[in-house]
Amino acid sequence: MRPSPSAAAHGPLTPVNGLRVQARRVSQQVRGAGRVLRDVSFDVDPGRLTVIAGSSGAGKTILLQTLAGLRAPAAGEVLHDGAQPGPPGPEFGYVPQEDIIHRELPLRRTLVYAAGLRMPPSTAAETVAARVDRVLEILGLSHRAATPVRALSGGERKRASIAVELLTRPRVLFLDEPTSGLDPVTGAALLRTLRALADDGTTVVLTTHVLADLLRCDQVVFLAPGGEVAFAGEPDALCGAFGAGSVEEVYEAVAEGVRVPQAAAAELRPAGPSSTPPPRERVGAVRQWALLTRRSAALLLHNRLSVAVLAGSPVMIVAMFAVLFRAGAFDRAAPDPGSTAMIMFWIAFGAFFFGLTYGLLQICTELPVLRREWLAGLRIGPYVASKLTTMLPVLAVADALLLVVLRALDRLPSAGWGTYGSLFLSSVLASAAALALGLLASAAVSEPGQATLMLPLLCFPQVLFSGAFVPVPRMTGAGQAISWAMTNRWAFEALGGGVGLESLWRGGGSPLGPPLLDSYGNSFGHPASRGWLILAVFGLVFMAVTWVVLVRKCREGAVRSRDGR
Ligand SMILES: Nc1ncnc2c1ncn2[C@@H]1O[C@H](COP(=O)(O)OP(=O)(O)OP(=O)(O)O)[C@@H](O)[C@H]1O
Repeated sequence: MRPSPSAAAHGPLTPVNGLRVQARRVSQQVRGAGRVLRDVSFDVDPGRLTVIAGSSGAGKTILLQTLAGLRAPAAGEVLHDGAQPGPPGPEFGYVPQEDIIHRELPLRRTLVYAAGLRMPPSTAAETVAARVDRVLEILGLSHRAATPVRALSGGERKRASIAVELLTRPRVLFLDEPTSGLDPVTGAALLRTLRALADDGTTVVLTTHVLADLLRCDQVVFLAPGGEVAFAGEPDALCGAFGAGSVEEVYEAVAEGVRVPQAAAAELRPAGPSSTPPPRERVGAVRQWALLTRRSAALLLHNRLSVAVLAGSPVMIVAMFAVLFRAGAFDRAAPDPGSTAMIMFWIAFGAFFFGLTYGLLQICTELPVLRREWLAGLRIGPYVASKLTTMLPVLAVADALLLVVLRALDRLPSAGWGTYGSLFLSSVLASAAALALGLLASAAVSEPGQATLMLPLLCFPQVLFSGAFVPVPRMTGAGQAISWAMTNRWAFEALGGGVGLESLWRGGGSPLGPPLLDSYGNSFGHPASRGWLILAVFGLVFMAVTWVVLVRKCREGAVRSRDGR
């Protein structure tokens, strides 16, 4: 028989001191929908299981987010332990409706990474492993530990999402429709698990459409259409309060406008501070960065599509070079100046393209996971840095292979380590700047489909304004100004300078060299180090803006403020 979630069967988790949540005359506005909550007041005592029910669109999710402190109320106030909601962290769990767990890795491994990001840094590896196994057992997922998350059923994935939050034993857990889509037996078992958590101290608040959930909690808050509270009290009193014979009839009565008068906000328990345990130890930035880098690398290797793109694009570009250009273009006695410029351009563009494509899908595909981990204490700085440290070595290998193969095919000149070191550094910095640009675009878009559309938008200007097809001195003033912002221009010039195009065109045995030099002007007359510096600055600026965009996205709508993230 398939195991189902059960806490009672396995004994309690470590007891915690639950959070007291209070809503005082809370109203809420949503842009495009107007007022969605009206004058909502009720208390959620520590260690109690509260269910928010009501018809579809009544405002349950908005109320849950407002109670969690993720949305500032338009009027009234929400209090956590008698004070304004503080910074989120491992004591705080929020499980939204959508899937917010990476799908590529096996479930157990996914949870081990999640635990590393949430549990105190001093936690021993065996303790982490034991906690993960315990949570898997509690949620009836032990038999699925080795299964990739993408292969779990919808209900199992929902439980896996909840499992992530149980790793740290939060003081409060907010869940948006955790039982929707589950069969009645699994749903009831999940509710028993939440009940056991509440019995051990955690304050649990969830929204639901499942009638049976209403009867299994300590408190029901029933929202009427328009977002006012139609009833708040014990489940046993629900039907009687409406003179109804069943919960279905309560829904009908509420839709017809029946309301059970509530205690006035002032009559509710005064909002005094309660005993708040000291904040738990947080995982440091360096440890977060190391963990995230390991996880990013593992996710990359488990995703067949990304492995195919990583390995396939350099191979494809080398093959195109071999077919497009003749060998010996750099032969000093009889060079082909036009081809040498184009070879330099396409190396620059290849490095740019690798970096951009690797970066574009990195963040937008996991934004919900990032938002949730930010709530659990993840810093954005280590997250962005981990993307760079995971991808840059791969890009460096691709760039090096490109140069080695082109040299072996005689598409590049016979030259010393100095020249090839310069070409390699120019390529890697071009890739790094493009990777940072890809990460920025990936952070800025709202879904992966938009990131794909960004690819041509970002590539076209980099080709047109690179100075390779229309040399910079031949461009209009506006064109020259735009070319300044193109990393590809600086990579092209650094590569051309590094390989010595100017001297080849001036002193080589081709009559086409000097006129070409006139067209390109001083493009290749600067040391390659100038291009490296500009590319590095571009990379740092793109990374910094990515950080700003992600911090804003994570804070979006949240009343909490976390400086330094
Ligand atoms: N981002 C948004 N933009 C515009 N309107 C919104 C947004 N989010 C929610 N709303 C509106 O606010 C109201 C309350 O939405 P909410 O999601 O809280 O309802 P709900 O009771 O949770 O519904 P359901 O049970 O269907 O999930 C609805 O009218 C909804 O259309």
